[in-house]
Amino acid sequence: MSPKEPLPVPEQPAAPASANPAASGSGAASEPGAAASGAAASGARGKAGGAHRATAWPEARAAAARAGSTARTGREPSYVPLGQALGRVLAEPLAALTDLPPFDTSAMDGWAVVGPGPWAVREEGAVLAGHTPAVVPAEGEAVRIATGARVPPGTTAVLRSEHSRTERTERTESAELTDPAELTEPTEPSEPSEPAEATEPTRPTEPTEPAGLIEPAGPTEPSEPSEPSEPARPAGAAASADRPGPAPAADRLLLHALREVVPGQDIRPRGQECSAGDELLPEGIVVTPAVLGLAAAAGYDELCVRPRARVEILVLGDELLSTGLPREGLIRDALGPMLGPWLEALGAEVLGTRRIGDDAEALYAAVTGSPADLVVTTGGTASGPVDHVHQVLDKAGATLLVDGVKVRPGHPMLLAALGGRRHLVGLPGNPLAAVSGLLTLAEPLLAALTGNALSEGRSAVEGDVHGHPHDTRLVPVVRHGGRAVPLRYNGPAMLRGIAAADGLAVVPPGGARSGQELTVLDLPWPAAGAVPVQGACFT
Ligand SMILES: Nc1nc2c(c(=O)[nH]1)N[C@H]1C(S)=C(S)[C@@H](COP(=O)(O)OP(=O)(O)OC[C@H]3O[C@@H](n4cnc5c(N)ncnc54)[C@H](O)[C@@H]3O)O[C@H]1N2
Ligand code: MOO
Repeated sequence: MSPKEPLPVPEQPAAPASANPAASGSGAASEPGAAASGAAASGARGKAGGAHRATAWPEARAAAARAGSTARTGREPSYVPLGQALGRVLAEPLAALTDLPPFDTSAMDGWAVVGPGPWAVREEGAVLAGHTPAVVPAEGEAVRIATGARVPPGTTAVLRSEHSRTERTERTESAELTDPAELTEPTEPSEPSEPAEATEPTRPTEPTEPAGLIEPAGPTEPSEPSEPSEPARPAGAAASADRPGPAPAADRLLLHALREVVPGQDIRPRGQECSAGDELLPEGIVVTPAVLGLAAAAGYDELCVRPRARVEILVLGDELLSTGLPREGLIRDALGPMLGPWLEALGAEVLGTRRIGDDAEALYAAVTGSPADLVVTTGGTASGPVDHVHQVLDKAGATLLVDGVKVRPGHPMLLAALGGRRHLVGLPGNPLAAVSGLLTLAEPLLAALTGNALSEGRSAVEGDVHGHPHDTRLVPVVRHGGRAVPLRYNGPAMLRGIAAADGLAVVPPGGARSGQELTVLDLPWPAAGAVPVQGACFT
């Protein structure tokens, strides 16, 4: 570091008007949720993380959540196009704007049939997805239909192409032609479809006549299993496997079923998934890619979402490099590249990440001039010669809500109200300590501000975990075999453990025994998939 002249620090504890949450008329936000520690006055601070005022870890999180709830008041939802809604939180329930499906739909490529077979094929057209049915078959007739097409009125079932056989007929009596066993070769095994239809192995049917206007029925590939949830619809007259039907007209195509045909089969009836007005999802759900798809299917162009928290990141420290290898006492900035994406993964809108150095004046200007709901600083929280965060907050008239937390790593972390519903979280400079501060203070604040739920679970821990005698420990873990396995390289200055982790285990003061259930704070992304290496490393 190259120390710069710090701002003048008051000799005496700062006047209550600027530093004490109990003060009135200070211009600083008055927070009902001041930390249980008594929200130490910034001007009266002693050593960083001094035990006399550090807040217990659970209470620090609760204080951060209260700060977020307070700041949430008056924030109005807005409508955004679907393409901008990913990661946002629904501000109102997602109610279907249409029936789904919006019309009776064919679930398979095949034939729309009316009544029992065999059926005379209407060869003048096919019913295609996206088109109004041009051919409406009558009783005893069939027409080709594509998956997703609107079924013609009166259709009693859809017969899959692989479950059908066609033949070109002469003028003759239908009874002579209606036994498929006499006319059809045993077919290749196909994939099982509906349970009742899976017993007979079949293979694609050869046409009995040279190709006519219509493609011969029958698949070139095994069929997929049918959707077991497609209910048969008791509509119209029951269709069945081949039975004597109407006498086919001369030189017409006759369609036979190779399986029993159940009324309503492979028709997705209108409203099967939902009716217009049904609540598909409640308010407060995070918009995922699947939610976007559902919203589009249900007729939405825009979604009503809660406002995102706007965050600005200020990275302190003259010793930091943005590129290249560490040299001459300088190290790479590990927090600038990490925190923006991390906060975005938590749903925040990151206005920017700025390098401030160890310049108290620049820090004061950045903090007081920031338009963000939450300013996140890194470094400078302790009592070193260039650790300016406390004095800048004091000068800015901020109210310290949490000033040090009984947690390792990260105990110098802090939370301050800047006024005007704005807050600042000061993360310690050691990189894993900064992660600890992010999950302890920033995440609960942001969750409460935007109405998101915190993501955490419980897992039995694999092996004994060393604890701090008085403070909570946060230990990177990976879930493996149903257990939380602590990772090595979990020292305050290390990111090697957390980079392979999928959570941080909350180890109570005194430590944890193997098999003990611990709270695990989830990281906002899937596990990195690294092989866990058990063991500890304290540095
Ligand atoms: N007298 C005391 N000294 C310290 C205490 C204490 O209780 N009494 N606590 C220690 C602990 S624990 C921590 S954590 C740090 C917190 O210090 P600061 O928040 O003031 O952070 P800095 O001094 O600026 O930096 C600490 C450390 O982290 C490195 N750093 C900073 N920023 C970055 C970054 N963006 N990327 C990578 N590394 C970074 C910095 O170079 C230092 O090595 O205070 C202890 N001291
Ligand atoms: O609290 Mo410090 O976080 O041990 O590095």
